[in-house]
Amino acid sequence: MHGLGNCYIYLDGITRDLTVSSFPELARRVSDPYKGIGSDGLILILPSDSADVQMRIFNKDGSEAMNCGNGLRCVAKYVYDHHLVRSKQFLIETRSGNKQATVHTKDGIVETVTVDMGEPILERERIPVAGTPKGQSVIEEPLTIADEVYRFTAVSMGNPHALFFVDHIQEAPIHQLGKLLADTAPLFPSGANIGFVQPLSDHELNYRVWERGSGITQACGTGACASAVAAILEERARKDIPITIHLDGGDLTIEWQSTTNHVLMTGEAKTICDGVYFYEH
Ligand SMILES: N[C@@H](CCC[C@H](N)C(=O)O)C(=O)O
Repeated sequence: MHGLGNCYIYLDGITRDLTVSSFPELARRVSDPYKGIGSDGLILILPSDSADVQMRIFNKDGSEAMNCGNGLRCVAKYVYDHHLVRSKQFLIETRSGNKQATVHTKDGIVETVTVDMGEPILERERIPVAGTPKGQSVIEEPLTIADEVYRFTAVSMGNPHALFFVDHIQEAPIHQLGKLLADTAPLFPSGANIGFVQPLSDHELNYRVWERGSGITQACGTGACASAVAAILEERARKDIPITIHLDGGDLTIEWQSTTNHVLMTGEAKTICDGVYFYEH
C-alpha cells in the first residue's frame, strides 16, 4: 500500500499468525527492490489491548519508528476495507500513543482518511535535540555546516523532525543535509527526519524529506504535520486553517487546532496488490 508514494509492505497479523524471528531483518529484505519487493519499509497490522488495532513500523534499514502518518492512513484503509473494524471512526495504537482515524469512503471502499495525530512535542529534550536550553522549543536555531549557516525548527510528532525553510524547494540541499543529519549526527541523539519547507502562502507549502532509516521518500505524513507546525511556529502560517502540503507524491491537508492543540492530517491511502512473500534463508 502507499500514501502519496510513501510505500510500505503491510503484514496482516490480525487474521494471520506472524511467526517471524526478526522483523528488522524482514524489513530490510522486503524493502530491497532487487532481492525483495521494494519499499520504504515494513508495517505490521496487529491486534491491540488499548485500541481497535495496532500498527508497528520498521524503516528500510530495519530501525523501528514510533509513528508513521502515511502508514496510519493505509492501516485505517486496510482494516476498514477488510471488515476488521465496524465503524468509520476507530483507534489505532502506535508506539507514540493511540491515534483516532476517520475513513471517508466511496462505494464502501476507503479513498481518504483523516487521522488525529495528537499534540506536537516541542520541548528540545523530548524531540530530542541535543544542547540547551532544555524545556524550550527549538525555533530557527542556527546550524553551521562547512562554513554555511542553516536554520532549523524541530518538532516531534511522536518521531523527530528537523525543518529547514528554503526559498526554492527544488534547490534544497536534501542529499547533503539529509545524509549528514538523519541517522548519526550528535545533534539528533535519536536521529531525525530532515525536511525542507518552501512556504507559498499562510495556508500552502512545498515539503520534501530525507527520512531517518529510509532516505528520500515521496512523502512523509508525520513530516507534513511537522512542517505545518514549524511554519506556524515561525509565523509563516496560522492555526485553525487547513494547510495544503505539496509533497513529491501528492498533497496532504494539515490543520493544527488551537482548541485541542491536536494536529489533523487528511489524505489518500491506496492498495496496490496483495500476495505471498517467500521468506527464504
Ligand atoms: N514515512 C513516515 C515516517 C516513517 C518513520 C520515519 N522514517 C522515522 O524514522 O521516524 C510517515 O509518513 O510519517
